[in-house]
Amino acid sequence: MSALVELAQAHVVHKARSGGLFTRDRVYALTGADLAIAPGETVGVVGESGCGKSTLAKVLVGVERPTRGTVSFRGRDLWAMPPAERRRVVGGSTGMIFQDPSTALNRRLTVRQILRDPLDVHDRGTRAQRDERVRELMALVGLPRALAEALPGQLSGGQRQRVAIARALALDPDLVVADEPTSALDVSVRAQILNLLLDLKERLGLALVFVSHDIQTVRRMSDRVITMYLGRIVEESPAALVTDRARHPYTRALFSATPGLLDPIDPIPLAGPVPSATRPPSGCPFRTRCWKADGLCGREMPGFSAASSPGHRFRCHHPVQEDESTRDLVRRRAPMEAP
Ligand SMILES: Nc1ncnc2c1ncn2[C@@H]1O[C@H](COP(=O)(O)OP(=O)(O)OP(=O)(O)O)[C@@H](O)[C@H]1O
Repeated sequence: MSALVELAQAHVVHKARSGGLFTRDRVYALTGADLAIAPGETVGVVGESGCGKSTLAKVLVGVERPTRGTVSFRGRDLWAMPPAERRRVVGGSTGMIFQDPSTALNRRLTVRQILRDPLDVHDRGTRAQRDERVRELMALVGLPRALAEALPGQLSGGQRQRVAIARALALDPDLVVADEPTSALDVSVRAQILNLLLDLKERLGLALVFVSHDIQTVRRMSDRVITMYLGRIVEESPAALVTDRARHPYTRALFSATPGLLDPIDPIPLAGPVPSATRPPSGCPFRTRCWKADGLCGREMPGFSAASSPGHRFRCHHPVQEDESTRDLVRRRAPMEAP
């Protein structure tokens, strides 16, 4: 099936925030990302804070322009399009849901105005059709009609996130990216919002990219899981295999440390903190914390290798064996030595 959105060697480099106005320091937020999202699939993105998950998400929906590399929508290079066309393509085919609906929604607009806005900007239908679409969107996300004239401040957190989801769906997108969509919500409403997203995805045939720190939820929601480390995609795995059959040592370590997935085991300990994204290590970025690293890892970033299952690939010179469970790995692993 042809890709809905495809990244080819996408890089995002920022000027470092911490280094002052004239700093030459650069943050390598995304490095050499190759990724294709197929229509209707759910792709989860995991990795520690600062590894580039949000940057990847923003590049996928055309909100952030890569410093280098291409983003193609249905085979067409997004950033080679004239700006008006790009806005039409991005606005009409993608939607984004952010972490905190209280800051993502304009506090001065009513729910009806918030949902009308994208329809007005993209000139969709007549006035009557737009009003009807607003009613339809509210019903789709389970918001009572009576809330149409409410301001975001008068809604609960869960209701606000429903408004944000409805807004993301207003133009009938093919792809929705949800960046930590439940982390600002009360635990009691998280499941409702996740179920709503899954239900909408099924009913509308959406492709969904789901970014979260909550690894259990990512695995449950996704068809495929992307692991990121220091700006790089280091593994892509079918969700069913990621917990205990991942090939990249980092994916194994991440999942071993997630309570409730592989209990009872001791998490695989990693040496030291994540290095700075301003000065990523040479070769494989994970090598400074990896118990398998050797000289080759310091010299060369490994390319992607295919695992035996379709859709499973990883970037590692010394991958974990496919038939080695994480429990066995923890038992047999040589004692960790600090690099
Ligand atoms: N506009 C910016 N200017 C400078 N640095 C930035 C900018 N945006 C992101 N970064 C840096 O780029 C790196 C990747 O950031 P990103 O937000 O994509 O990570 P993340 O994995 O989503 O993190 P988190 O899980 O904490 O949200 C981080 O080091 C971050 O500090």
